Amino acid sequence: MRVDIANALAETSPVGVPREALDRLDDRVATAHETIQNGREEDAFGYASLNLPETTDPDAIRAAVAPFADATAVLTVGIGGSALGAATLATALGDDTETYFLDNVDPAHLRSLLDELPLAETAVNVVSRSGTTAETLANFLVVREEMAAAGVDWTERTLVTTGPSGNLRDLAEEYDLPALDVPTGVPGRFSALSTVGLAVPAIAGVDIEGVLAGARSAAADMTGSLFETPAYAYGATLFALDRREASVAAMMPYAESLEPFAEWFAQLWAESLGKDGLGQTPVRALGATDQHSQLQLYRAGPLDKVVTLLRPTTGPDHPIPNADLDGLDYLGGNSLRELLDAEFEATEASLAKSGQPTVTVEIERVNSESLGALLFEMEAACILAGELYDVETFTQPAVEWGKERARQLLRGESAQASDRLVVE
Ligand SMILES: O=P(O)(O)OC[C@H]1O[C@](O)(CO)[C@@H](O)[C@@H]1O
Repeated sequence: MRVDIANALAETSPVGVPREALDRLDDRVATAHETIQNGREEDAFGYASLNLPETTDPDAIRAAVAPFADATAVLTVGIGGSALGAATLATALGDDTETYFLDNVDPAHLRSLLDELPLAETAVNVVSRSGTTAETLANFLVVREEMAAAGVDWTERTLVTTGPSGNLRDLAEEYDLPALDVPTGVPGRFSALSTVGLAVPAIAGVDIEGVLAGARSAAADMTGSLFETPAYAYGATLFALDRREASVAAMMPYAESLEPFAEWFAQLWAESLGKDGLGQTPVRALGATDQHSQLQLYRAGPLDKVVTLLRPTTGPDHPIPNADLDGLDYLGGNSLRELLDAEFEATEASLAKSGQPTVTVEIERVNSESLGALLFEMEAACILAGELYDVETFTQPAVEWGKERARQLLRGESAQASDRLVVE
């Protein structure tokens, strides 16, 4: 990725980072880089994520998904990191295989999805690192029952991706289901470049070898300086801006196919850095669409944000027909990509003019190599930011309380009723 941080500096924004502060921060980046490299060498928990471009075996993934090559639809049953990486790659790069991601427990949605799915030609990838996530297991129990009721042998159409133990591993062993192992030492949100994120894209015709190759080339270019390593420029700049009130990090890709990437980024940034009262609130936006919904706030609201404008610099295009309508002469003869690029550059300039910090991220095009590199670099950016915040980047202890409360409620164990102030 190519990262431009000029509009995040104090020269452009009243809440921007002074250049000398960035120079000082680069000393800390060098130290953090050492920690990260040592963590990679030791394959330490979390840091091992950055070794996936080398350690993930695409042949093993292809062998595991081979029985599902005839699938016309693929249903991923998984949530959070067990769905978002695969959704990012399959949505942006997949062929005409229909890919569906069941990452919520909404009965109405599940009903309409099951009514739509050609169950006999559907491959199901049930994914859970812990193997115990309630939403994933509940959804899978419903899906398998639905397949059985339709006379489809679900054991012939299910691939499991999970850890060494847990309900899902037990199920895989009991029914002798094909199973892929989640990589050890890799938290879910950092597992896009592993069995977790690559199995479904492999079924959907994605060049997973190209994805890993792109990530490897990004890994090879990392040095201990933010002025040389795009990932570190991104992570350090967002950290430095958060120190200056930019507590909201909006991710705004200018490509429909990259919308799931913004969702993936939101989990990565929130769940990794939201600790000890720290962390930036990620916001998912889409360019040019959200220019017509969010931009008013981004321009005229509080200077509490950094907006990442992300675009592929090349890609498919379509001419805009000439229209003999007054005032539309500026459209005819141009193309949709030229319009999108103009919108991108105009938004970048308009935010700079209003003093709202932005970072511009460009990839050459939406293809396997570029997306593999982008995922890897955003993970490295997040890990660096975690070092600078000095937080536990790779755990997410705060999510457990709610899970336990939900289990208590389902078991009928009376929960402490909280006082309410209901108006209806
Ligand atoms: O893969 P699992 O264990 O089902 O977890 C799914 C997601 O839930 C979380 O544990 C949060 O509850 C995420 O960290 C993870 O990506």
